[in-house]
Amino acid sequence: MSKHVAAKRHTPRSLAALETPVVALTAYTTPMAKLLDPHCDLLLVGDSLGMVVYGMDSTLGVSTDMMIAHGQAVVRGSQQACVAIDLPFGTYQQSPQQAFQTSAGIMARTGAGCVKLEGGVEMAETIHFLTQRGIPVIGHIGLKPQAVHTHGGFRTVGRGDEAEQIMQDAQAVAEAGAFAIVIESTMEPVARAISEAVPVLTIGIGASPACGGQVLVGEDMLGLFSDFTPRFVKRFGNLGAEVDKAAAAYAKAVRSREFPGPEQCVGMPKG
Ligand SMILES: Nc1nc(=O)c2c([nH]1)NC[C@@H]1CN(c3ccc(C(=O)N[C@@H](CCC(=O)O)C(=O)O)cc3)CN21
Ligand SMILES: CC(C)C(=O)C(=O)O
Ligand SMILES: [Mg+2]
Repeated sequence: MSKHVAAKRHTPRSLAALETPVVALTAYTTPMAKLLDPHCDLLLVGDSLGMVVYGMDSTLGVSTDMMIAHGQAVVRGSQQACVAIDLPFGTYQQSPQQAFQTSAGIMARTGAGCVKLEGGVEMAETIHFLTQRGIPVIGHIGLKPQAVHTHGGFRTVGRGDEAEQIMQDAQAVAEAGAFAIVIESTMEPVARAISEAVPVLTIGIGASPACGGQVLVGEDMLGLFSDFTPRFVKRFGNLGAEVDKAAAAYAKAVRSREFPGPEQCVGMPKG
């Protein structure tokens, strides 16, 4: 076989079998997916897109149609990463049947490999229902942004009594059949203990280096988002500053009539 044949796309099964930590980033668009895909095992179309792409102040206003449109864009732009899509707020919590309908629509219309949903013990029955019916599921525990109003803000969880609750959430989600669990904004020892105790892949964001993988919002990692910066974000680039520089150079060139130059014009008499 030619060595130029595209690598096969990661699946939930192949992710769980990786020997090295799972590399995950969010992506929302085709061009960003094309750039990130070669480096990632998992691309997550996160409902954080409501805040990052649409300027909302929480993820609660994100719709299934938005997730499908951006999910299609990311599947088109990727070749080898597994693509996961977040179930939006209000589209899965009511019943296992509601969750199945939403998930099946998202999977069928995007070609994504799995869905992710927020919740612990209370979502175990739903996770079981989905995984028994052909839908691979990633759980999401710790800070659950869709529960921002019950958390009382985007804050680190897992102090004191909360630690035991989050451990129980992890156990319940794993037993229900999730192949992976995102652990967000927890005290480090909690995420470490879960990663050691629970037999499924853990993917941390503000959690622990002991997790089986790590995820960040792509725009946070690239320095393209600055409305807020959680402590768990590390900027591996400063693309916001690059965009500012390029836009300033373009504006200057237009205002001075340096752009467009002869090279950008068709049939302009040479001066
Ligand atoms: N761009 C972006 N990055 C994210 O990681 C992200 C989103 N958007 N939108 C959805 C949720 C919201 N998230 C957030 C948002 C803010 C904090 C934050 O500001 N945390 C503070 C306070 C911690 C505390 O009080 O305990 C911090 O310093 O980390 C954390 C997670 C994570 N998710
Ligand atoms: C940050 C990740 C885990 C997420 O759920 C999102 O981007 O919506
Ligand atoms: Mg999310």
